[in-house]
Amino acid sequence: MYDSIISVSGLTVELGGNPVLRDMSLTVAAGEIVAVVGPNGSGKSTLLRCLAGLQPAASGEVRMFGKPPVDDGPFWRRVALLGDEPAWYPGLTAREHLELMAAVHPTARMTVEAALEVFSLVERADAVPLNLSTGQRQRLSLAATLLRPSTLLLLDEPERGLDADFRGRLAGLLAAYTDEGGTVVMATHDPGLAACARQVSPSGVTA
Ligand SMILES: Nc1ncnc2c1ncn2[C@@H]1O[C@H](COP(=O)(O)OP(=O)(O)OP(=O)(O)O)[C@@H](O)[C@H]1O
Repeated sequence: MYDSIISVSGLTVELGGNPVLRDMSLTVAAGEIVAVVGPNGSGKSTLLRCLAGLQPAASGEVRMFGKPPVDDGPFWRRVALLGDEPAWYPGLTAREHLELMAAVHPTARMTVEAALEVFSLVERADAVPLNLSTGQRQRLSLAATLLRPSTLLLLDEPERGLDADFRGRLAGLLAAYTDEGGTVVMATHDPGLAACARQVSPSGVTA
């Protein structure tokens, strides 16, 4: 068993020969919402990539669910990642993207129609992602991420492109996710989202 969902100690990451994270420590308990905040280039996305097992460390330790993150089925069944470059299937509509997600995950957290409703995509459900606005595409990414079952959400700037109204609703959706027992770690520049979370900086200092 493990005490914390996430346990990071002494994490140091170098990119292109430059230190990006230095001796960072972080623990996250089940049910928490943690906001990683800091200026552009401070290492927020790098930290999320380390947690997802996508970025190797120069030194230090990352433990997810009690062991180092590994790129395998059991890990990704627990972890839902919203990165900064979502991929779309050419020719599939917004609804079809969600249907695909629901087909792969029979125990989806909500139906496709409910997701379209919650993420205000009903009127654009039959559009392909490239014909959606930036904010609508982000809502589709979030819908796909939150539709599938998971226990940990790793979100990189989930507020990207969203209007003020939907940013407020997103805070409620994340709170509902943790009410179900989930845990959230997000990199964000949105003060409202950060205010609903425990704030840490990539240097590991509580903001
Ligand atoms: N592949 C790379 N090679 C070298 N340096 C990189 C590479 N990727 C990122 N960096 C640098 O690492 C630093 C941290 O980047 P990162 O994307 O983690 O920052 P961030 O806090 O998420 O920034 P933002 O708020 O702009 O999204 C930046 O200075 C960036 O330029």
